[in-house]
Amino acid sequence: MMAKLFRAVIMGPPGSGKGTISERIAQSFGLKHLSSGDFLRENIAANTEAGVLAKTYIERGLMVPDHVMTRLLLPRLEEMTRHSWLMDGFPCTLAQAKALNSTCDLDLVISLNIPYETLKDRLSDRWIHPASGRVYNMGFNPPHVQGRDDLSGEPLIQHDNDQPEALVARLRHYKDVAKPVIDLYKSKGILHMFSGTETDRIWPYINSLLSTKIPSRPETDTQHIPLP
Ligand SMILES: Nc1nc2c(ncn2[C@@H]2O[C@H](COP(=O)(O)OP(=O)(O)OP(=O)(O)O)[C@@H](O)[C@H]2O)c(=O)[nH]1
Ligand SMILES: Nc1ccn([C@@H]2O[C@H](COP(=O)(O)O)[C@@H](O)[C@H]2O)c(=O)n1
Repeated sequence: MMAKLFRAVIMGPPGSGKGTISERIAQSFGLKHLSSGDFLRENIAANTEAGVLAKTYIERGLMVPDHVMTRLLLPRLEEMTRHSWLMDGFPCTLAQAKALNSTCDLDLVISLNIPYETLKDRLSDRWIHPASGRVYNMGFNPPHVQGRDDLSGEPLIQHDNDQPEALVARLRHYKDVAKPVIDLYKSKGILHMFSGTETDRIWPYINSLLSTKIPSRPETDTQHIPLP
């Protein structure tokens, strides 16, 4: 018999560890990690209509408008009828949350609450492999060879909008738009907030919460299934 499918969202400001924790959840519980940032980058690389539009915002360090995000992501989620998933970075506005709500019922929302100083330190030290989206931090998870991706050996880059000047505006914007989303999920009784400065200390709490919600790893979700 097929296990019940599980749908979750992870929210948090830039640098709060959504991607890092999502990877751990995906590995431990067999949920498929869906990253809105990766979807955007794939669409930009493929020069889709939405990708071309999204690029003009991302290049300026701005949030992509709701109608572009929903047009891009909802059809992908609708296709995921057979898989349990964890969505990272979407929804991040109330309009996106309402649109998601009309597509599926979420089981759980994780919200990460990390102090500003910690975010600033992490992001100024974040290095990315643009082709794969693999993320490093020079202190927390450094690459084997400095400045090079572990798997491909290709050069790592830093994003301008990870630097402190751009970060202040990004965090202020996140606070404003995320509050009504957090309130919505709180009112539905599915919000779980985790605060702290270290992913390794937050992770055991998330792990034990999910262990109570996803008792066994669904057989069909243990393999890596590429998106259509
Ligand atoms: N020092 C330190 N770095 C961490 C910790 N957890 C994650 N990181 C690093 O912090 C950076 C941000 O983590 P991500 O997982 O990319 O955060 P995110 O919330 O997905 O960020 P966005 O993609 O900008 O929304 C990365 O360089 C991680 O390697 C931690 O506990 N300590
Ligand atoms: N709901 C979202 C999610 C992301 N963006 C834009 O994409 C950029 C990269 O996202 P990461 O999660 O990989 O950091 C981000 O800086 C935003 O410009 C968005 O607009 N809306």
